[in-house]
Amino acid sequence: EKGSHSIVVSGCSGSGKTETAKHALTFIVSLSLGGGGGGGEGDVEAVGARLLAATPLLEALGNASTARNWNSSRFGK
Ligand SMILES: Nc1ncnc2c1ncn2[C@@H]1O[C@H](COP(=O)(O)OP(=O)(O)OP(=O)(O)O)[C@@H](O)[C@H]1O
Repeated sequence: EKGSHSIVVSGCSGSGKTETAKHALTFIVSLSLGGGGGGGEGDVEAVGARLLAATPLLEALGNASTARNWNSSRFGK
């Protein structure tokens, strides 16, 4: 329906929020590829790939190893 939507991923440290967000992003990109709207499929795939590719850089700058999670996000997304 082309309305704005939000997905709230909630849980304690180490519960899998970041990994879930990556799965959700991959799923949304796959939906977009099948949706037939907007730009070409190559454009959607490229945006999805870029968003996922930015993750290691953001994690390098904003993550830390903690007792609950060796790769804990210490910043908001
Ligand atoms: N779907 C999954 N499959 C396999 N392993 C997973 C999955 N989700 C999480 N994990 C494991 O749990 C660890 C912690 O997950 P993640 O970093 O997503 O937690 P988080 O909730 O984002 O934590 P934090 O709040 O500390 O940032 C991952 O490094 C991985 O080892």
